[in-house]
Amino acid sequence: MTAKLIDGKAVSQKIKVQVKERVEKLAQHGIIPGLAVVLVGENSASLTYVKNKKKTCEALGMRSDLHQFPDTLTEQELLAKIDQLNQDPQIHGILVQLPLPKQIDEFKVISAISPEKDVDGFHPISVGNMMIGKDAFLPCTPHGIMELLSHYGIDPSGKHAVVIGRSNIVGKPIGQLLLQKDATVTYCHSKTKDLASFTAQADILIAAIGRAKFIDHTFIKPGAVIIDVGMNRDENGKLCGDVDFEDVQEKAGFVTPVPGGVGPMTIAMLMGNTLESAEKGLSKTK
Ligand SMILES: Nc1nc(=O)c2c([nH]1)NC[C@@H]1CN(c3ccc(C(=O)N[C@@H](CCC(=O)O)C(=O)O)cc3)C=[N+]21
Repeated sequence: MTAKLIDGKAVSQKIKVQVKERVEKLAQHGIIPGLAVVLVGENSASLTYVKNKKKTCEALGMRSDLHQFPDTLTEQELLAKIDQLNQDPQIHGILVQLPLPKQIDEFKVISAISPEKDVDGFHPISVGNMMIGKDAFLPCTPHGIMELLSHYGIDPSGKHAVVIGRSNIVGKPIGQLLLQKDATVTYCHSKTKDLASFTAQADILIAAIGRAKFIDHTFIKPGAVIIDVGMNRDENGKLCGDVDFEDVQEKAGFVTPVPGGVGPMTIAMLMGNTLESAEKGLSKTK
């Protein structure tokens, strides 16, 4: 048996077609969803992602403004910029690309974004509402993963989901979203003893570790659903995940590739959140 591919690229395309149709409907009311992306300092990776977001926005008929600053930007200057974007009626979503330079407190910056424009879903109010199952912008990568599971008819209910990694933007929220779909959730992390004894129980394994090809067939049980959130570079500098994609093929039931799995879904869900924010703005004016 070889693992079925979870094709994030194809699913993200489907989502983007739906977004585009809804953007066209909004345009009839004179509203163009606007996403402001703030980039402080620049490394090639963040520039790629930011350009990716801008290109996708414009392909869907949305507006994307890039605000780029040197890495010497002060926290006060960034907070002032966010305040200005919060007030701008043309801007429906604000994304401040992480990580930020060390002189800037990330929590302060994220908390300064108006929750109505928090299309990353990182704001404490978004996180709090997500935790208690209330309406909120969901963080894009976890939300994209849930969309992939649903698209492939993988119902988390009653399944044992094992999450490796406990970051605020992926590990912690994806566990909560799986719990809300009645999975039994185990969180593993760098201090977990005998990691394989947990991952080998996983019906659904979420790898968000940050170590290239760390998860091979010895860590998983036959038929497991493997979701690879990793974004690493292998020995040849090629983008690869936390999972050894080739090595798990014979044993896994489903597996996402890197690239072409969770990454494109992150972008698609960001577009959806920005559109939703603009639609909420319309319903408020009605
Ligand atoms: N406030 C904030 N929000 C973010 O959502 C955010 C961030 N900061 N900082 C950086 C990370 C990274 N990130 C990615 C999004 C898409 C791909 C993506 O599309 N990856 C493609 C490959 C792209 C390539 O070729 O490099 C794929 O996996 O198929 C990757 C990474 C969002 N991030």
